[in-house]
Amino acid sequence: MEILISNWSNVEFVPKTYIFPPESRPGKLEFPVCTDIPLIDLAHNNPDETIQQVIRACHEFGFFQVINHGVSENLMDDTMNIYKEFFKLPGEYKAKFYSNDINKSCKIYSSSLAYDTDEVHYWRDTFTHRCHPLEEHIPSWPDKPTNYREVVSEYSIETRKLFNKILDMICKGLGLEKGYFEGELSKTHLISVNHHIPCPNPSLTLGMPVHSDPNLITMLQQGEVPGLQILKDGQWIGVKHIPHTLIVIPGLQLKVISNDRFMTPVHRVVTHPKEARTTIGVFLGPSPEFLIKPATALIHTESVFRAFAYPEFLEAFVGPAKFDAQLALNHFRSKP
Ligand SMILES: O=C(O)CCC(=O)C(=O)O
Ligand SMILES: [Fe+2]
Repeated sequence: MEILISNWSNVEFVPKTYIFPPESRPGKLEFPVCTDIPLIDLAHNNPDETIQQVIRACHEFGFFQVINHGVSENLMDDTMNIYKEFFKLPGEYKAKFYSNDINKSCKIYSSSLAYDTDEVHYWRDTFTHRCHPLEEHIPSWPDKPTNYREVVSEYSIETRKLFNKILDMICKGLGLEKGYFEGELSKTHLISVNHHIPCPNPSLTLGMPVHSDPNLITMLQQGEVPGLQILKDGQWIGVKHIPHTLIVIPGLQLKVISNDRFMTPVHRVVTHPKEARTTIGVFLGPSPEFLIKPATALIHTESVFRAFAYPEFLEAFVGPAKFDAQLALNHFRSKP
C-alpha cells in the first residue's frame, strides 16, 4: 500500500493497520468543546497584566491562545495555503523528501518515524524541516509550490519573533535573568505540518499519538477543521478554532526549567469524516549539547529534576515512556 496518505484517493474504509484497539481508539464522533482555554491579547495596554496572564495560563492550564500576536493574517493564510498545496503535489515530488531518519532535517513521513514497526499507524502525513538559521536550511526546502521558500522564510522569521516575545514575558514573569531562554535553550527551531485526509470512520483512528510536547515551547496554527483535543479531568475535550489566533503550548523542557510549576497538557488529534485537515506547528527546542535543569532562581527548597541533555530526554520520551510525559519526567526526577 502507498505509505503517504496524502497520495490516497477514494478511501472508502479504514485499512486494518490504522484501526486502534478499543481501549485506545476515540470510540465516538462527538466530543465536548473546551470553552475556557485562556485567550491572551498580546497588544493589551498593560504589559505587566499580560505577563501575569501568561504565567497564570502556564501554571493552571498549559495551553493558551494569543491574539494581536504580530504574525499577519495574510502571512498566516499564505502559509496555510502553501502547505495545503504542498500535500496535493504529485506523489513523485513528495517522494524526494520521504525519510524516517531522525537526523534528516527536511523530510516527509507518515504516521510516525517508526512506520515500519508501528503497531497501528496514525492517520497523518507530516512534513518537517528546520528554520534557523535560515540561510543554512533554505537550500534543503522544497521549491514547490513556487513561492514556498519566500513565504515560509517570512513565516519562520515572524514566528521566531513571537516566540522571543512570549519567552521574554515568561522570563520576566518567573523573575529569571534577562535573556534566560536565548541562545542554546532555543537554538532548534523547526516547522512540522500535519496533514490528515478525510477518514471514513474517525471513531477507529487517531491522527496523532496521545502526548505532551517534549520541546521548550510550541506554537500551533490550526485550520478551520477541528481535531485537536486535550485531556482535562480525565475527559477528551475538543479545542475550538478561532481564526487567526495561535495556540501556544509550553513544552516539557519549560516544565523542568520552571522546577515543575508549569502544566504541560496531554493532547491528541482525531480525524474528520469529510474534510482534510492541515495544522502548522512551530517548535522551539534546546541545542543537543546544552544541559537542561531547573532555573536556580526557582529552586527554593529543592531541585525537582536533575540536569540532563535534551537527546537523553528524547530517548526516554520516545523509547520506554512512549510519549507519556510523566513516565519520561520520572527518569529525571531528583527523588525517584
Ligand atoms: O495537529 C495538531 O493540532 C496538534 C499537533 C501537535 O500536537 C504536535 O505536533 O505536537
Ligand atoms: Fe503536540
